[in-house]
Amino acid sequence: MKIIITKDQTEGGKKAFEIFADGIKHGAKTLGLATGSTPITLYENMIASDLDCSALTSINLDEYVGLSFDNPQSYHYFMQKHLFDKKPFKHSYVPNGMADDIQAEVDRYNKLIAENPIDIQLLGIGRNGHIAFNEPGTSFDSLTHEVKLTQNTIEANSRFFDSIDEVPKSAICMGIKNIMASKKIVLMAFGEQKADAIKKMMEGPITEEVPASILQKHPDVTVICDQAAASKLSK
Ligand SMILES: N[C@@H]1[C@@H](O)[C@H](O)[C@@H](COP(=O)(O)O)O[C@@H]1O
Repeated sequence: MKIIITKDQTEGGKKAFEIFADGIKHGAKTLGLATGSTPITLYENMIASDLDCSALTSINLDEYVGLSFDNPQSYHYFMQKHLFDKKPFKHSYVPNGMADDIQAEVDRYNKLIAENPIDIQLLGIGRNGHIAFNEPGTSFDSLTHEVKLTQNTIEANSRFFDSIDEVPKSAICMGIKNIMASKKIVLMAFGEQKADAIKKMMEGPITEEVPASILQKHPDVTVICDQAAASKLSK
């Protein structure tokens, strides 16, 4: 795994943008995108640039079950607001958390990923080492699935909601096998609350108890983090 340590999230966003822009220049057609506070500086750089995304496809990692597209806490809404309204793609896919038949939606999403292999996958990381919503204990062989969120994640994400009771209890999420199939992965992490997860991901054993640790086996991963997130690394 390659690591780039930046001064702060602003500089991290610039570095991530350089990697995405270079990948697109060299033929990347499908981007795997992520939500959360972490990727916002990357999206700001994309919007401010003259990067043309109109021929590209984007596939998002996950979506809460039960939140409509116009709910400000939904990942559909987040992506529209932080990227797609200002930088439209040819096709942008986010799981439909309002689907009547969740299993049919899961199957549709897996087919979509198979038909559009992801060239560059963007990831954040949860404090417990989750990637997307793949919580500790998720099989490394998982494909897109419905996930029951852990109390840890519900609490961490409650900062975006008026109250913790409003945080959905489950999500539709790309599986670890889908993520590992992408050609290139860029994982961003900022702040000391991510330091334990970054250490376990990079230096700990590869275990389903730390979903991000599987990235040690991927041939092309770049981790972009600030000093605080990197502070527990021994090397
Ligand atoms: N499903 C998302 C993840 O994709 C994200 O990486 C994580 C960290 O969020 P943040 O970037 O706000 O710290 O939160 C959520 O659980």
